[in-house]
Amino acid sequence: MSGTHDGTHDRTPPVALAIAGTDSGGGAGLTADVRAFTACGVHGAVAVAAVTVQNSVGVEGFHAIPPDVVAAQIRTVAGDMGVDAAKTGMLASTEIIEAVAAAGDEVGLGTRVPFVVDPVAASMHGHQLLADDALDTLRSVLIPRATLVTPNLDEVRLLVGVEVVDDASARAAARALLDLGAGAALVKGGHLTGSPDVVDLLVCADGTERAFSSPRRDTEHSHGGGDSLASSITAGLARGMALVDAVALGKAYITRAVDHAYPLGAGHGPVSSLWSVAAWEPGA
Ligand SMILES: Nc1ncnc2c1ncn2[C@@H]1O[C@H](COP(=O)(O)OP(=O)(O)OP(=O)(O)O)[C@@H](O)[C@H]1O
Ligand SMILES: Cc1ncc(COP(=O)(O)O)c(N)n1
Repeated sequence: MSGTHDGTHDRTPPVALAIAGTDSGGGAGLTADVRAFTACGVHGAVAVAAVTVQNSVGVEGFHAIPPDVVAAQIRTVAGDMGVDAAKTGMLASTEIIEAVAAAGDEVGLGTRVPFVVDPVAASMHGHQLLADDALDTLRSVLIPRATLVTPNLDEVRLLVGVEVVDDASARAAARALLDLGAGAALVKGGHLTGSPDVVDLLVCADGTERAFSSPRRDTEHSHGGGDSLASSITAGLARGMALVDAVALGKAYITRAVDHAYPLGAGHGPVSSLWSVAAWEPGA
């Protein structure tokens, strides 16, 4: 466990690091990541890779952070407080992915430190968040370093060219992701709207396979769902859980967060972690 205990404060929690983009609307990206970290009992640190101009309706544009600044954020956090697990989200460009891989190697992401790669390519509104030429870099540079990769079905299609329509094709997609060098793949079934249950299939390089199923909720409000799932899994890993247990924690977290999602703005509202916040009164 990271950090120190000086006897005057609560016990220092594990540290999880999110390397991703901001969402000015507070629904997805780093805001969702830090909410999930807090709700799952870990301290959230952030390396900002991009700033998006975004609300519930869509993404109007983004500014990518210089790659050396992204790398420096990773190094400075790891060098001081230590990192117990890390995850990536929106990384915007080839140059940022390469900088994250290089700084990640220095601090042990994917070797000593569990490393979850959420290969974010677009927002749920269909706005592109990753340069076209960066897909190859994601495939050849980042996924081979991943303890776990967590694509949705669009990202599966882009990364390995598999059209997921059922369990067999989800398994084939996961195996293709393992062939790229990931330690495990979680193929998320949120976009398979025909089925009454949402099934996320975990396949690990050691042969372990588990399907995580929950009833499909009929809601427009699932903004930030993918980020929240990957971050809650990362929190479990930071707490020292085995991968299968961390994914079970993540699935339990996202299921509650979807159940408590709320409308916000004119578009898609966010999944929510507010159920996890204790009622709190000033002076109490
Ligand atoms: N309608 C739903 N009801 C219940 N759970 C859902 C629903 N949609 C998604 N989920 C959960 O949310 C997680 C994210 O799934 P999804 O396949 O939508 O990924 P994503 O596209 O990356 O997410 P998003 O675009 O919403 O951020 C899944 O693991 C799934 O368990
Ligand atoms: C900064 C950032 N990161 C990730 C997403 C994907 O989330 P969603 O698919 O819910 O739009 C996003 N919209 N913005």
